[in-house]
Amino acid sequence: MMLEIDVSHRLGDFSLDCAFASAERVTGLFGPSGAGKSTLLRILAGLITPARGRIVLAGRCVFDSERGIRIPAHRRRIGYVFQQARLFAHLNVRHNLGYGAWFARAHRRAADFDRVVDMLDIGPLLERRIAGLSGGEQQRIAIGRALLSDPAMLLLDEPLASLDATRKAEVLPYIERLSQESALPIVFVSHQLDEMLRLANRHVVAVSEGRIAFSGPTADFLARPELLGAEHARDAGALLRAQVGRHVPEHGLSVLDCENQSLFVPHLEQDIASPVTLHVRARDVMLARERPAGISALNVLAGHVESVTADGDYAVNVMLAIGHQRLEARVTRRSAEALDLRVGQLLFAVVKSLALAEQSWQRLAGL
Ligand SMILES: Nc1ncnc2c1ncn2[C@@H]1O[C@H](COP(=O)(O)OP(=O)(O)OP(=O)(O)O)[C@@H](O)[C@H]1O
Repeated sequence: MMLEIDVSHRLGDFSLDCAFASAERVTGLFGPSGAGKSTLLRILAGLITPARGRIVLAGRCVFDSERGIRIPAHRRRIGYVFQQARLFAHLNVRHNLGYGAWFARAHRRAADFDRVVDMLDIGPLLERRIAGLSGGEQQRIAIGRALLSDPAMLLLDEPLASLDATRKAEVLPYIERLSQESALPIVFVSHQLDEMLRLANRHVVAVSEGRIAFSGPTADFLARPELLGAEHARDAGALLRAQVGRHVPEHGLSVLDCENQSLFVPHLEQDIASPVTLHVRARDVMLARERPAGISALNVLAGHVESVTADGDYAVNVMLAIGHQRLEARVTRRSAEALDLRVGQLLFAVVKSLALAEQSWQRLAGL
């Protein structure tokens, strides 16, 4: 396990009672403001000692109240990035980064410095003063500093929350690169669904009022609107994993291979065979009993009905098995009756290309 936690703690009127385990390298902590996400991170980092419990980080037990194990924060080798960069304003970038490396005295290596500087593209900023940097640049330096402290685990507490949309788009690819290229276990906190799907696309833990409402595969999490909160409930649906099959530049399209079926999407930069993960909202999927012909939508996926669940008075959620993956459609009860749905039945799911594009899916590509 990368991460195992079972803790109880009380802070004033707020009580935290959380247990979950994640075997994935990147774990997302999702939940509304005040749910207890930051408190959980502080407990992981050793900044708060819980009243009871047990914590295992990257295979190492750092806290066990029954066995009297209590590894202090500075010996947990945690890299922590906060909402605000919290850099030393009187030092330049190089010295701010050096502070992280100094902290890791025994492990300091020039090669690490060059690798981190290169990965975060901060070479041109090294001699600049902190005050003159944009929020996005500062956050990249904060991430670099955390990495250079030679951490065994990286905790990212809403690292994009204080940035405007432009800055966010500037920093996100670096965090994405970090989550893909480094071998470091990462816990990423956010209350934004798009960030969560992009960075923690395998394991999500949903926190609600100091409790764990869900811990498991991101695809399962995304199928449960009640976990997504009012702001994101309409985005409930599926994550489909596909590969870039070919590009069709004359039409501005790329063709993806998903379970031996084709999906057409606006042109992607990725090379042939690159993995791509798509977020398909259940409300953007239509169902047909026969393969539709003569329609403008390009994307039709054949699948078998796995389950049919009533959702309120007028809607029905239909889960289709598409090869080894699942795609959910949310249709009206009237349509479901007209389709005479039965488990095991072959259906055709129509996903409008434009519906995919609307989901800012260049950003989702390459997950
Ligand atoms: N030292 C403290 N004393 C009393 N209550 C506290 C203390 N620290 C945090 N809390 C309360 O604990 C709850 C959880 O706070 P926490 O910061 O962990 O939430 P969060 O999910 O990280 O929220 P956000 O997304 O806004 O950062 C809040 O109700 C907060 O007011």
